[in-house]
Amino acid sequence: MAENQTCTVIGGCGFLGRHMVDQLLKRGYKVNVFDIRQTFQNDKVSFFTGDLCSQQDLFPAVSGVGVVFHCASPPAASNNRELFYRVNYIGTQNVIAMCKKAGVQKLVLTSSASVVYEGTDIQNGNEDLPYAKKPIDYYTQTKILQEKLVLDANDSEHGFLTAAIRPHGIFGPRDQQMLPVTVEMAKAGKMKFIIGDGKNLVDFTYVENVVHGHVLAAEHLQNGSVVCGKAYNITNDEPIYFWTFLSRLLQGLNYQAPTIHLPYYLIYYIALFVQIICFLLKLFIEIKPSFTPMRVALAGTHHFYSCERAKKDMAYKPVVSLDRAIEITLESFQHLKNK
Ligand SMILES: NC(=O)C1=CN([C@@H]2O[C@H](COP(=O)(O)OP(=O)(O)OC[C@H]3O[C@@H](n4cnc5c(N)ncnc54)[C@H](O)[C@@H]3O)[C@@H](O)[C@H]2O)C=CC1
Ligand SMILES: CC(C)=CCC[C@@H](C)[C@H]1CC[C@H]2C3=C(CC[C@]12C)[C@@]1(C)CCC(=O)C[C@@H]1CC3
Repeated sequence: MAENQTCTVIGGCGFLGRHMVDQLLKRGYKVNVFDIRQTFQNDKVSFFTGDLCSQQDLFPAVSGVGVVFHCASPPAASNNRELFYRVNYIGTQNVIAMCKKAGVQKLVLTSSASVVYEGTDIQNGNEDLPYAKKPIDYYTQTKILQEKLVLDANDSEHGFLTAAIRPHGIFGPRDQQMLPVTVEMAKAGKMKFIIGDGKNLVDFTYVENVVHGHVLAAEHLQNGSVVCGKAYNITNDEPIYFWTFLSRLLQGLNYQAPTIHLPYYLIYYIALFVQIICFLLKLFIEIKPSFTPMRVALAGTHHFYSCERAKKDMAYKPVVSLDRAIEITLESFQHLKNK
C-alpha cells in the first residue's frame, strides 16, 4: 500500500512549526496545520484552529492523515506550571488518543535535549543519559513527561509508530526567543557581562537542521525500524562557546559584544536570591528579572549533545553549517539592527 503523504503539523503556526510546513510542502506532502492561533496564510495548507487539549478541536485535523508532527508547547519562558502541565502532558495524551482514533500511522514529537539537563555541565551527552531528576524548570519537567508518553505509545503491533526529536537552542529566521531576547537585553544594557570564563560549549541548532531531523524520523518510522519508540538528539554538530555565539549575533547587528567577566557562582546565587525576592513580592508587584538562575546556568555551563544516534539510525547530517546559519539569520533580522 502506498504511504499516506498527508501530514498534520500541530503548532504549525509557531517558529519551528512554520519552517516544518515550508519544508514538508517542498517535499511534496499535503499539509494540515493545527494551532491555537493562525499567524500566516498559505493556499496550499489546510488550517485548523483550536486547542490541542480538546478532542473536538483536534480530531478533524488528524483525520485521514499518515503522519503527525507535534511541535506545540507554551513558550519555555512563560513559567506557568499549570499551563505546561495541561498542554504538554494532558494535551499530549489527547494528541496520542486522537491519532490512534483517527488511524494515524506515525507520530513525531518535538521534545528537547534539555530533558537530561540539570543545570550542570553536559559534554557530548547522548540519549542514554537518564532524564533529569531535578529538571531546571516546569517547562522541562513537562517535556520529560510528554516525551515518555509519546515513546511509550509506540505500538508496532497496531501500526502506530512514534519517535521524539530532541533539538537544542533552535535559531533562525522568525525566531521569537533566542535572537530577539538577546537584542532586547543588549538594548537594556544587560549584555556587557560574560558569566564565567566564556569557555562553555553549547549547541545552537539552525531551524532547517531541526526540520530535517523531524522529516528523516518520519520517513524512517517503518515497522521493524530501530527508530520506533526512540529519542534522537538533533544538533548542528558544531558546539560553540555560548558567549562567542551571542557575540556573533550581537556584533552582526551592530551591538557591542560582552567583555567583562563575572564569576559564575556569584551570579547564580544573586539570581537565585532575586528570584526568591520576586516570588515574595508577587502579591504586590510582578517583576520579571532577565537573569533567572535557569538562564544563568544555560549561559555558564557546557550543554552540548551527541547526534551520533541520528547519524547512524537515520543518516542524519546537518544541511546548513553554523557559519551559514548565522549569516542567514542575521540577514533576516536586519530590522533589529542598531542604528
Ligand atoms: N525554540 C527552542 O530553542 C526549542 C524548542 N523546542 C520545542 O520545539 C517546539 C516548537 O518550539 P518553538 O517553535 O520555538 O515555539 P513557538 O512558541 O514558536 O511555537 C509553538 C506553537 O504551539 C502553539 N500552541 C501552544 N499551545 C497550544 C495549544 N494548547 N493548542 C494548539 N497549539 C498550541 C503556539 O500557538 C505556537 O504557534 C516546542 O515543542 C518546544 O518545546 C525544543 C528545544 C529548543
Ligand atoms: C545571557 C542570556 C541568558 C542571553 C539570552 C539568550 C537566551 C534567550 C537563550 C540562550 C540559551 C537559550 C535556550 C532556550 C531559550 C533561549 C535561551 C535561554 C531554551 C530554554 C528553549 C527551550 C528548550 O527546550 C531549551 C532551550 C535551551 C537554550
